[in-house]
Order: sequence, then structure tokens, then C-alpha cells
Amino acid sequence: MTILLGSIADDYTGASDLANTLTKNGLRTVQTVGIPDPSLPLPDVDAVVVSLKIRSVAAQEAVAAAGTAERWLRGRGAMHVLYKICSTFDSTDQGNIGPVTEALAEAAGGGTVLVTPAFPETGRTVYLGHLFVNGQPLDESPLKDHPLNPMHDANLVRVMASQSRGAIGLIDLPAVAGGPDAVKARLDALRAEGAGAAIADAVFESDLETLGEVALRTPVSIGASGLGLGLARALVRSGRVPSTVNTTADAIRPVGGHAAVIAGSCSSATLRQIAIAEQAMPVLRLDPERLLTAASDEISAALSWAGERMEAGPIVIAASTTPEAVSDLQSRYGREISGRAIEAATSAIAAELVARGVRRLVVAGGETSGATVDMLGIPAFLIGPEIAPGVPMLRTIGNSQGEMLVTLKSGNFGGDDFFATALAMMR
Ligand SMILES: Nc1ncnc2c1ncn2[C@@H]1O[C@H](COP(=O)(O)OP(=O)(O)O)[C@@H](O)[C@H]1O
Ligand SMILES: O=C(O)[C@H](O)C(=O)COP(=O)(O)O
Repeated sequence: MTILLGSIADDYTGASDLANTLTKNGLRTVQTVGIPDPSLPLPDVDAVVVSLKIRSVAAQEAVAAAGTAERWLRGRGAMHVLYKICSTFDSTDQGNIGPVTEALAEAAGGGTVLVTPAFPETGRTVYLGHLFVNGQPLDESPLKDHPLNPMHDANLVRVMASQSRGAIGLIDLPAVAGGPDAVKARLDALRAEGAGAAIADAVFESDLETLGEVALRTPVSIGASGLGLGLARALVRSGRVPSTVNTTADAIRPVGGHAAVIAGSCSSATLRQIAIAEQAMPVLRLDPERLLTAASDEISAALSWAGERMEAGPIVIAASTTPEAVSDLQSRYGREISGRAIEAATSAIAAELVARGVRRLVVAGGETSGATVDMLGIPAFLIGPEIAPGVPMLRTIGNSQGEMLVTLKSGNFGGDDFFATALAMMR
């Protein structure tokens, strides 16, 4: 398998988000979970998105994992590697976007790396280096309350600089509006000044097409699905993509079996989606404190609840709760310990539900998805049709339970009726 574009995603929902965008823009794409075993039968594709769970880990762990993935992608012919970060720039104060960016740049021979999380289709825009979420500055948006990576500064040049050894520059909107040559000139000027990376403004898809055109001339870039859109369209325009046939058809064959939603995201969007789902299907709200103090009992109780209901139709099991309740739990048990313990519990519940016949599974939350997919041992996914902007249906490849339809929903994505919409498509 020789590929054109490689990507390393710092969480699993972000990986499927990007894979959706690349597919929609003409690239045959597959999503892997880590580096796949050489024996895994992967389809002939133009792009591979390697899912990693490194958004909230220690910087050196993220750098090491990303470096291994980058070498694997280059070994399969990737001429460009995109480090897929969150469109809301989610990262801990200690990193990891800066350290991974510097390591990938060094591996690629240096230079100033283009960075933009803009994804206008989902309301993420960047202006004068400041990130806006549906018109709100990042630090005034719901992302300020993220359980693991609360975002307190919308100025991405400052945020990136705080995580980086080198200087961080800005490619402002007037430069982007000037087209690829103007952006290239600005990037060259920043490189001459010794900048390690440059935050690029983007408000419209046309800005992303410009940035994708320039990024593709370099070996590495950093961004969210918006930059993926620009890279994909630049590749198709270059004539290097053998076919732009939509390949999601392979992924939608019905699988039958029971259906379940596992929610760990505490985003405002997911909380709304759970509330709407409650009007149409059984919803169990787990006791987060018992998941920390009596996990096996709470898991057993949840599985008994599920066993009485999942024959009749889809069920929802959620740990998700309000920012206030999250903060209260974290104040008593710690942010990291709470998050990982709840991920472990929700993934254990998911795995047992699959053992009892669930083959159509929706997971809400990036870290929650990572824990669940790892617990199930799923090595890769075919990309199916889009359910909502940034959220495709996926079909498993090579997992021991047999083929499943899976949706890994980014916490902030999807409309209020997302769960019913997804389950109606996942037959
Ligand atoms: N009730 C809760 N209290 C504290 N943390 C929680 C609760 N429910 C879920 N979590 C944790 O919050 C984090 C949510 O992160 P993630 O799954 O990535 O969602 P998102 O996609 O919204 O970022 C996970 O670590 C999860 O275990
Ligand atoms: O918002 C994005 O770019 C991606 O969909 C993503 O990274 C989502 O991460 P989350 O943890 O599921 O919010």
C-alpha cells in the first residue's frame, strides 16, 4: 500500500472526524488504531489516519508515539504528514501540540510549520491568531470547562509559544487572502526569522484551500479537519489522486445486532443530546462517584439495567454530567484520576455489552472513544457516510468480535437529535 497523505490524530474522534473530511474531499481513506499489525488486510487507499490517544498524556509520551507513527507513514509513501489536533486546540498547559510539532518538524528537516485548527463547517475560525468557537473566543466558550483540557486563552500564538522552544509567528488573514504565493512568502519570511511554527488565520473554506495548497508543498503541517480539507483538495487538484470515487459504500452493509450509546463527553452538546435521547430511548445516568469508589458494583448494576432493555431497542449509558458536578468530583478525587477511572468503567461496560451482542455502538467523547476502542481491540475502521459534520459512521476491520458499525462522536459535534439520527443509519 503506497499512500499520498498520512495523518497522526491525537485522539480517536478527531481521527474519524479527519477521515470523514478526507473522504468527502476525494481521498480514499482508512483509520487505523495505532500502528496496524502487518497482517491486517487494509484496503488500497490514498490516505491513512493513525489514531493515537496522546492529547492529554505527558509530552514526551506524545512525542515518542507521534514519531513512531510518522516513520510508519513515511515508510508507506506519505509525502505529507498532518498532525491532527482538536479544532478547539485542546491540550494540557504542558503541551502536547508544541512538543509534537517541533519533533515532527525536526524529523522532516526543519522549517516553519503551518498550524491552523480552523474548521468553519463546525464554527471554528481563526482571526489574528485568535480562535473563535461559534463566534465566541475560545476561553469564553464551553471549552473553558473541559474536564481534562480546559482552554483559558484564545490567543493561539501565545498558547503555542508557551508549549514551544522556538518562536511562533502569525500568518494573518490579509496574507491568506493574498493566495498561496503570499502565504508562502510569509512562511519563508518567518523561517528566515527562525520561527518554528506559524498560526495561520482562516475564516472561510477558501482560506483553507489556500493553506492546504501551501502546506502540501511542505513535509508536515498541524491542524484540524479544516486543514485536512485544504490538503485533500490540493492533492486532487494536483492530479495525483487516482480516483475520487466515493468509497463509503463498503462501510454501510448492515450488521444487525443490538445497539448502544456510551457517553463520557461532558460537553454542552453531548449533554443536550443525552437529554433529547431520553425522550425516545432508555437512558441510564451512571453515578460518577460510585465509578470511582465502587466501580465493579456500578458496572454490574449498569449491565443488569442494560440486559433488561437492549433486546427491545437501543440504550444509552452515560457518565456525562454538568461542569459543576465534574468540578466537584475532580476537587475530591483529582482531574486525571477521575477521568481515567471513568474512562475505564465506561469502556468496561461497552466491552461487556459487545460481548452480549451489541454490534452497533456509538461512543460520545474523544478520550472515552479511545478507551472503548482500545478495550475492544479494534485495529482499524473503514470510513462510512457522514452522520453530522465531523462525525462519520465507521465499520470495523480485523476485530475479534466480527464486523461492527461504530460511531466515535467528538464531544462538541452533532445536533441535538444526533443519537437517534446515528442509530437510524447504523442498521
Ligand atoms: N461525571 C464525570 N465527572 C468527571 N469526569 C467525567 C465525568 N464523565 C466523564 N468524565 C471524563 O471526562 C472526560 C471527557 O473527555 P472526552 O471523552 O474526550 O470528551 P470530549 O470529546 O467532550 O472532550 C473523560 O476523561 C471522562 O472519563
Ligand atoms: O474538534 C475536532 O477537531 C475533533 O473532532 C476532535 O479532536 C474532537 O475531540 P473531542 O475530544 O472528541 O472533543
